[in-house]
Amino acid sequence: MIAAPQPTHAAAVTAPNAADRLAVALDFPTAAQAIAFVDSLEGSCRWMKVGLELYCAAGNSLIETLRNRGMNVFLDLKLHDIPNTVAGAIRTVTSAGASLLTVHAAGGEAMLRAAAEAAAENVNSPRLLAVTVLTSMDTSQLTGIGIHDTPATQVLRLAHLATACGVDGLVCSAEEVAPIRQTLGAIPYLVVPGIRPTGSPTGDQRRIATPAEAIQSGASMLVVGRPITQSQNPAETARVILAEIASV
Ligand SMILES: O=c1ccn([C@@H]2O[C@H](COP(=O)(O)O)[C@@H](O)[C@H]2O)c(=O)[nH]1
Repeated sequence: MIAAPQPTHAAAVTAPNAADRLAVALDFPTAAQAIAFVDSLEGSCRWMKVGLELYCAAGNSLIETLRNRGMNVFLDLKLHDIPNTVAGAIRTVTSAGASLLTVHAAGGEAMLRAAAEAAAENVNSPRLLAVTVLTSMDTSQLTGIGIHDTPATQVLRLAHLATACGVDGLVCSAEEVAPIRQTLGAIPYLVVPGIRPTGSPTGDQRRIATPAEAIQSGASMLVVGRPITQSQNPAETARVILAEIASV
């Protein structure tokens, strides 16, 4: 079988097309379920996010399979460990073919610098995104882990730290996009999960926005999981979300 042409990193990450601003979260327990779901999207989406659940089950071979189907892969491992271990993990996953990879900004300056340096060693490394405050967390949950600030304050603190350490972008909620843009400008690539089209169940997410609200706020890319994966008609739901993104 001839593999589909693969987009370059730069083209994949900067293109303004609606399909390049939506990553579908493939939160499935097996590769077979994930691939069947991708096929059910009927080519409507170009970015697939592989998280811990699926990566633990399927590993790098799934990334290759998705790439062979013409998909860009966002590997959302949220690495958070000592600097040496995170740098090693980044070197190991570089060959997998993902275009985006996440680390936790809360890992701190030394970890973030080690991660950015490891990613810079190879032109084929994924672009590095730092997760600020999980969109499932609100002020009371931050208090519970000893952070006596609002999510917005903590996100901005971590956004400044992570960009100073050389990451390519950040993961935050739609609520923090405008404040980040005001202080850090247009350059950081801002990826926003916690997206809920009007009427979708919130589930465990706490800092949510509709696709249009998130794009209007200045998000570069949205992550949508359950509103699409649990839809009766995933391809149609994805097309409606893409139309909402394109309408802004
Ligand atoms: O702060 C974060 C960082 C990552 N995520 C991931 O995005 C998707 C969201 O899925 P939904 O089903 O649309 O809630 C999921 O894979 C998370 O691991 C996040 O939600 N928040």
